[in-house]
Amino acid sequence: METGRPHSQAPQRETPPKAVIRIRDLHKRFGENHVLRGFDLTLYEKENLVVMGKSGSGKSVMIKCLVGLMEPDEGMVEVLGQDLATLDRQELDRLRSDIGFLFQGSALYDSMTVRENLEFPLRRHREKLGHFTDTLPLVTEALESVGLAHAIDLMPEELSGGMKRRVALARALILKPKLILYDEPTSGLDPITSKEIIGLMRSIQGKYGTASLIITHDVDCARVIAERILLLVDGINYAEGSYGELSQSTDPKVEAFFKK
Ligand SMILES: Nc1ncnc2c1ncn2[C@@H]1O[C@H](COP(=O)(O)OP(=O)(O)OP(=O)(O)O)[C@@H](O)[C@H]1O
Repeated sequence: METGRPHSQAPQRETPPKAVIRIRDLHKRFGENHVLRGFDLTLYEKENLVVMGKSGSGKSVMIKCLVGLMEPDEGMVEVLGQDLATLDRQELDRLRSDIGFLFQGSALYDSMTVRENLEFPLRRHREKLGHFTDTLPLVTEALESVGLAHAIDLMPEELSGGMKRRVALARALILKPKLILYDEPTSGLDPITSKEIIGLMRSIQGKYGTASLIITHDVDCARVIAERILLLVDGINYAEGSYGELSQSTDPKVEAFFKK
């Protein structure tokens, strides 16, 4: 484990893995509130990286900077090899089609069926479909990946919280993204349903080889899914390591995350 200002470390592999996300020296202030103070992060291909931080520590601000919804005051953000600061709106939109999002609370459109919810990103990023005009096989494949093919014609109100989260997960992966961003993927779910969602996140990584950046307060989720955990404290990447390394730390700021 490293604390203070560690350099990002690649997991042990034979060939050096490619970075999917590189954030360097990221700063973001809101008036006097200096939220990010030189934050660094690297996510490698096919890796599951968990970012943990106290409420208000700047995790959502970091994600917004990462997808171009917020402009950093300083620093570099590179996603899938592209420096966000150099992209125009169209290029940014194209880049977003390679990113799956699973945000808090599932965020399904209530007036649309499950099928229509899944077709939404397909219509928005039509260019990714190529000659494919029939969306049904893609919708069916995505729903099968989360075990919900039978729910294709249901409305969101007919789904349980866990089912809604699965549909949101299917929607996140329908464009076969290279990267999925998860913001609190298990929030509001009971422990058993949380476990199911975490299991699906793992199987999706195995099936599609997707890299995942996961923001969570859920220590159990981090333990099961993370190859590496990064702790955001006081605006910087304060510590990073495996669950085993960090959970045994005697640094009080690190210990605070793992106390039950
Ligand atoms: N648009 C904004 N304008 C002003 N302040 C903001 C804005 N967005 C975020 N902040 C501030 O930035 C800080 C970090 O917010 P952020 O939402 O990133 O926290 P978080 O780590 O995601 O918290 P949580 O775990 O509760 O979701 C907070 O102090 C928040 O008030």
